[in-house]
Amino acid sequence: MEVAKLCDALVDWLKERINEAGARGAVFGLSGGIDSAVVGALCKRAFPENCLGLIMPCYSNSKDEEDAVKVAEKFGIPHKKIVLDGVYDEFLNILDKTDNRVAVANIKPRLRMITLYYYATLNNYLVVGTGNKSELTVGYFTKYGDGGVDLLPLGNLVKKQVRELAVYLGIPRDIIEKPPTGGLWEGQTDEGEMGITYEELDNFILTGKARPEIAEKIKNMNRKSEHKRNLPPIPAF
Ligand SMILES: Nc1ncnc2c1ncn2[C@@H]1O[C@H](COP(=O)(O)OP(=O)(O)OC[C@H]2O[C@@H]([n+]3cccc(C(=O)O)c3)[C@H](O)[C@@H]2O)[C@@H](O)[C@H]1O
Ligand SMILES: Nc1ncnc2c1ncn2[C@@H]1O[C@H](COP(=O)(O)OP(=O)(O)OP(=O)(O)O)[C@@H](O)[C@H]1O
Repeated sequence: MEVAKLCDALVDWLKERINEAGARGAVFGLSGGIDSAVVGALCKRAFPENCLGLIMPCYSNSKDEEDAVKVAEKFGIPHKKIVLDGVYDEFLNILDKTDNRVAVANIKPRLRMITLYYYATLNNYLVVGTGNKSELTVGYFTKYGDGGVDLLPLGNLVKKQVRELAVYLGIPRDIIEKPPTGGLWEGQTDEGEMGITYEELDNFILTGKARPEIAEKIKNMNRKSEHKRNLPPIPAF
């Protein structure tokens, strides 16, 4: 679909889903990255008065926070900053110590999920997630963390299509061009951790073509993350 039409269709889709839920608007996390900038700009178009971007640093990079504010100000998105460092520390203090980096890092998106649902309930908003088809395909998100949301407007778009939409929406160039990172630990990048590039992943999703070892890797990640895209299994008896 042509990008202007896609943008209008996504804005309509958000309005329809939120209205049919009997809700008044949208709340979302603004990280300073491209995906949440696009979601913020779409939600602002759908619900100009009733949208809320939460900036939730949790030992996050200060440049990302500046970028999140820059997006909120550029698009006139009502926003609020909630610092999660203290609650994250307190939480780690009451848990058994571990050197399992992923177990610890996943606490951050899960604290953000709790915060988003708090403001969703206060305002009668839905939580709008930022996951795209590339991340969803390989399960590159935290279950019930950034995956714990009500709507996924970018869920049928690969990363490359999100970039096209970002250019159309006027997201600042430097935000579009930043290397994607979950920001869960120092030096983390999506491509480094996944071991595949978005270009390879997007091409495989769109055309089914990739070098055999890449295709195998993507299929394997997709199989292993099936549980993240489904509701919990329930016995049939
Ligand atoms: N077959 C199965 N059936 C049902 N449940 C199953 C399961 N296998 C695991 N599980 C459950 O799932 C858990 C593992 O899933 P999860 O807790 O999500 O953990 P996991 O997938 O290991 O970690 C999340 C990954 O997403 C990345 N991430 C997170 C947040 C944002 C971004 C980003 O850049 O946007 C990336 C993060 O860096 C990490 O690589 C297991 O502990 C278990 O409880
Ligand atoms: N510091 C933060 N403040 C607010 N929300 C955040 C923050 N970090 C992550 N999020 C939320 O979690 C989502 C997943 O974030 P993550 O940083 O892991 O990477 P991403 O999928 O590349 O998204 P983005 O391009 O928006 O950064 C973000 O899009 C945002 O909605």
